[in-house]
Amino acid sequence: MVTHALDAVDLVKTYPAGRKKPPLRALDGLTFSVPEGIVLGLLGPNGAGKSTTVKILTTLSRADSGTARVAGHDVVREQDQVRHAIGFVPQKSSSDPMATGVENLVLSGRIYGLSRVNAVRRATELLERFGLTEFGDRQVKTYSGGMQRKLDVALGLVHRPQVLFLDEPTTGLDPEARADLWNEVGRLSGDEGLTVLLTTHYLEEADRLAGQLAIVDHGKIVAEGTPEALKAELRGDSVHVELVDPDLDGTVRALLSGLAGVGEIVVEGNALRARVDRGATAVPAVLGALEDKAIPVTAVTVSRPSLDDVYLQYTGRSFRAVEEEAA
Ligand SMILES: Nc1ncnc2c1ncn2[C@@H]1O[C@H](COP(=O)(O)OP(=O)(O)OP(=O)(O)O)[C@@H](O)[C@H]1O
Repeated sequence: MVTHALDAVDLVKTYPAGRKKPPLRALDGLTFSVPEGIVLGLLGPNGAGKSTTVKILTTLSRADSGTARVAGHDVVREQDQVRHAIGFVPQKSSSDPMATGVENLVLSGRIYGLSRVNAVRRATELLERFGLTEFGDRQVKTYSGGMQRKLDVALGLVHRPQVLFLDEPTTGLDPEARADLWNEVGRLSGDEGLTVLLTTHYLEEADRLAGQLAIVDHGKIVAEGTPEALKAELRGDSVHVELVDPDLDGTVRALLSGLAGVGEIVVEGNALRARVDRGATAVPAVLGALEDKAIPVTAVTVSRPSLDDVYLQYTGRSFRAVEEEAA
């Protein structure tokens, strides 16, 4: 039998939306489960309900209805057990910038009830684990963004939790530091068997890290599976057309939607994306139609469906477009 490290069943959470307005339904019957040792990527645009879900699972907030278990413990009735079983790395760093890496880790260990000797031992172990040993005695304010993030993750692991929550862990990191952290998270679940719940806005991050993916939209899980399985479920290809003149997007949309085998079309600035039955036959047809109307294009490319196409399929909206709207 598969043991689930996380189980959320029919979670509903509403927030007051102001006078005379109906309450805002942040979670609307959210259900998912995660087997032990897996990285679950909770992917969704701003306001989808990711942070609310994390708050409920980490006992920081209570659902209006529904149930959730973390490491086998009920998040309402067994809060203390849940808190000991989890590590939580919030979006905003919880380390003290004026203290050194070692001091931060030792303090955290002491808060979790470790003796001074054990807290120092654990701090040394974690600094080594994250390649921070030589920086352990430096104040955290002197760390790079990537080093601070690694220390944050180390702080979440001091008490050897079974489940680690990472709330948008790589936001604001440069590509190199992001790739470095991805490797660390991969090792945590792969070599050390930790279950990780990761929330992210980044499709690439979800694709790269998540063994299992849950796409959240309007407080519900709209699709669940491995990134590969979700992409494989979509038949056909994705054709991308980059226009020279963004004002012609309406004309191009009408033109393409008249072609056989061309499905949903999404416009993002001067780029159009269409799902097609077969890329090999659609590209010449698309280029021919554009040439007939003398519409200049910068590029036409064809690719296998991406997670953005998966998102579009299940929500009717492009993930990137939704993100831009919210920005
Ligand atoms: N304390 C609160 N009071 C009122 N509304 C809230 C509160 N917290 C969240 N919301 C609303 O609930 C919805 C879900 O928010 P939530 O923060 O869970 O989304 P999210 O997917 O984590 O978004 P983000 O990626 O921006 O963090 C949003 O519409 C948000 O405005």
